[in-house]
Amino acid sequence: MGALLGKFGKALVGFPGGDNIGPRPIDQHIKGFRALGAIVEERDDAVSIYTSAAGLHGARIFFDIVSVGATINVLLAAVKAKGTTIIENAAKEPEIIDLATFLNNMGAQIRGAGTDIIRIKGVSNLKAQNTHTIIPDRIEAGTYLSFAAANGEGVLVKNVITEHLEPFIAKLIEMGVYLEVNEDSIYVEGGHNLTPVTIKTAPFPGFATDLQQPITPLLLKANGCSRVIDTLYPERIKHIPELKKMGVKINSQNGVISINHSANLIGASVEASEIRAGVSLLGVGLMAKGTTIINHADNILRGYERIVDKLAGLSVKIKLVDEATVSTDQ
Ligand SMILES: CC(=O)N[C@H]1[C@@H](OP(=O)(O)OP(=O)(O)OC[C@H]2O[C@@H](n3ccc(=O)[nH]c3=O)[C@H](O)[C@@H]2O)O[C@H](CO)[C@@H](O)[C@@H]1O
Ligand SMILES: C=C(OP(=O)(O)O)C(=O)O
Repeated sequence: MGALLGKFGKALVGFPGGDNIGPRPIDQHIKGFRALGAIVEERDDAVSIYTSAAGLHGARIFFDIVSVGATINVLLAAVKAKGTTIIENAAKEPEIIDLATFLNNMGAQIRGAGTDIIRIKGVSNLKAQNTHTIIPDRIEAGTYLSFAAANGEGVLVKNVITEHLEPFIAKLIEMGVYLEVNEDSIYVEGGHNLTPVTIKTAPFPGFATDLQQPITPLLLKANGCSRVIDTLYPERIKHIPELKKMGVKINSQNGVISINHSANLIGASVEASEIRAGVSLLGVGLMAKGTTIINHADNILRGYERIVDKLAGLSVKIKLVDEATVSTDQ
């Protein structure tokens, strides 16, 4: 919405879809657009947003909640607004710094990205001037580290900005996983005698909500009960009923997911209802006896480029049955 508003002055956008991980309010996005002078009308299933003839103007915006989406949306609109915008209580995720770098290379004037106060001096034009290489996907890297620590025999995950994974690496170390953290890669060995841990998700630099499901296969190996509290998306638990079909001892009660040591896992036919739930099923499928069939695997494939090839390269018996089904056979 922010990009369309900044570029065209108007947009009609269907209510945010994205993965079904519980309620995904956009009140902070709308508050930000309104502060910049946009008119926002909520319809039944869409948001209509437009500017008056005067266009967007700079504003001081304090977000009540730290939101990645709202920070990015307002940033995209404010780069072309008249005057200066100050975002307070901004999200600090590495992807926000990357976006600011990309926009600044096109002539935007953004300062403070990566801190909780971002200042944006509006410019009239943005022009592509340089090639921009986007940062490596820290969630993808964390997922492979979890799978490798749970089940691997020494795996090197390359192209990692290790600083972006600090809270995740800290948990692996707390569990007793052996890791070698290099400048831009991490070597991990399959873990034994692992300690259970408690994980609480939080905005960066906290433990990412997107990694609480992918770390589940590893938590099954710990000697005892681990706990996960997803403070950002407490209803992000669609993996639980599917994992139970595979023999995983996992439950959720009062916002706390309990994951017990689970051995004797068995392959099953399961549903990937969203990306990270789906990938956690895949991780457990690698540890389960027999065949696991993952339906709706397109939910996984949209965010894990060539995952089937990458795992097959590690001697995993895995195949894409059709564009929405993956099977693994151990
Ligand atoms: C801080 C954080 O970990 N953000 C994650 C979040 O970003 P995403 O942008 O989806 O979520 P936000 O960072 O915006 O949301 C953080 C929290 O704020 C709430 N909220 C958000 C916007 C709003 O207008 N009102 C409101 O109440 C959300 O319900 C949530 O509890 O999910 C993405 C997809 O899984 C991840 O890639 C992001 O890393
Ligand atoms: C929930 C996710 O993505 P989206 O915000 O696109 O739904 C995710 O990447 O884990």
